[in-house]
Amino acid sequence: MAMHKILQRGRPFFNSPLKLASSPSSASHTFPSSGHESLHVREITNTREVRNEFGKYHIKDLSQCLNWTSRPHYCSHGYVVNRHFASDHNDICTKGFSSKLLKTIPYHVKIVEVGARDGLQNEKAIIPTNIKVELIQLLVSSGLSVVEATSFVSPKWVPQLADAKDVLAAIQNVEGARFPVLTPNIKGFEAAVAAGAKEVAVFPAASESFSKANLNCGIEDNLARCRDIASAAGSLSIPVRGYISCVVGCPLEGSIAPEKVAYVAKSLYEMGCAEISLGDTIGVGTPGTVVPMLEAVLDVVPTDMVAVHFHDTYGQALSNILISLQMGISTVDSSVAGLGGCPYAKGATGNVATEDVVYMLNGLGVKTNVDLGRLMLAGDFICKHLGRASGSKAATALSKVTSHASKL
Ligand SMILES: CC(C)(COP(=O)([O-])OP(=O)([O-])OC[C@H]1O[C@@H](n2cnc3c(N)ncnc32)[C@H](O)[C@@H]1OP(=O)([O-])[O-])[C@@H](O)C(=O)NCCC(=O)NCCSC(=O)C[C@@](C)(O)CC(=O)[O-]
Repeated sequence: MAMHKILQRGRPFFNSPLKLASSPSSASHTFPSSGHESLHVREITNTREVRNEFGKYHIKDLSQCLNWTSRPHYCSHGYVVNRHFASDHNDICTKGFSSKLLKTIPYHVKIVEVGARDGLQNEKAIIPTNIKVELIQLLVSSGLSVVEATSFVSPKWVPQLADAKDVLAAIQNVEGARFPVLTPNIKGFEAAVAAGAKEVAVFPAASESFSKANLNCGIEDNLARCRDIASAAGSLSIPVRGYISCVVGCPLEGSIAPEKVAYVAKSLYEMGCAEISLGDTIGVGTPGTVVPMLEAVLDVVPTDMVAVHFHDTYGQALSNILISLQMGISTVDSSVAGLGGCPYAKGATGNVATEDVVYMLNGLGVKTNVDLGRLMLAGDFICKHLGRASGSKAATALSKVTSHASKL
């Protein structure tokens, strides 16, 4: 589909003003505003929300999580200028999204958190099961509704995830999110189902060489495995996500033609995958290569079934996500603290950090239902365990603000 057609598509619901949630017990105050907006602060149980008609800010939650004293200030436009909420400033700027460049951006974006799988599969050290489980719980408590939990792959190839069964058993009672797992073949699928998986993902590549390196078989043979899984999953009403690796570049073959990606995407669509995630496995894509690839895929797969999965090796992930949103895509994969890489793609750094994605989406006024402060707690938890700094720029900046808060 041509880019201009995509840009002409409507953006349902976006222009409807957000309704203030009504709660009889909630106290509502209007803060003085020197601009044309009025801001409402409401106490709802433990959460204090500051809202204007375009968005909301969970002040108390965030400040509690980060040990901040909440001191919102209002600038001449009447919005919060407290540094802690910097990403929300743009809610005002995107008012109604009358700009051609922004109006095709979806009103709500689903984030698929892949840190516990894509992130931890690439760690040198084996992370203890209880740490993985706690990470997953923290991620869920931040509001993430899809948290990829692990992979049922060969422990010889990916020993980091050899405890897949135990991880899944430990999160059986965690509510509030879905926990898909990767399954490369029927053996993995059967093990996943026996362990309680309710959603699975297959993961062909668009590159023949990468497919052989990653899965020990070529694209066609692997698609046949995927079909077996899709068919078995269909009979159990288990949704299947289809990942495609190397959608713009391959560590072994270089550039990958958009038609190759579209071919694999169409195959996944036809075998019944519920969602197709396009992975820039080594993070080489730029909007210049991502747009033609997406155009080719969106010609054969409905937009609402497509997700994007960017690694940030060359620092291009957020720009690639933004252009994908502008093309109507509303599902984005990311990894807390930017954990990740790929054991079969040397030099690939982590996935785009979930905190950075949430920060950008907050700034665009796009709903995610993810609480950035709680998400940062999850990032902090796993980074402390790994003994290294977060790969998220937003989390790093916000943490510095916190540690200097007394001097502000
Ligand atoms: C694909 C296979 C399984 C084929 O593995 P294989 O070596 O071709 O299979 P095999 O049939 O020859 O089996 C070898 C051994 O593995 C066992 N085996 C076979 N299957 C399983 C299984 N499901 N679970 C557990 N064990 C399994 C099998 O039983 C056998 O054990 P042995 O007899 O030697 O003791 C193997 O190559 C493998 O596990 N590869 C790992 C692939 C992987 O996890 N890659 C990383 C994820 S992909 C990714 O990160 C990209 C993505 C999705 O994030 C998108 C992006 O970033 O762009």
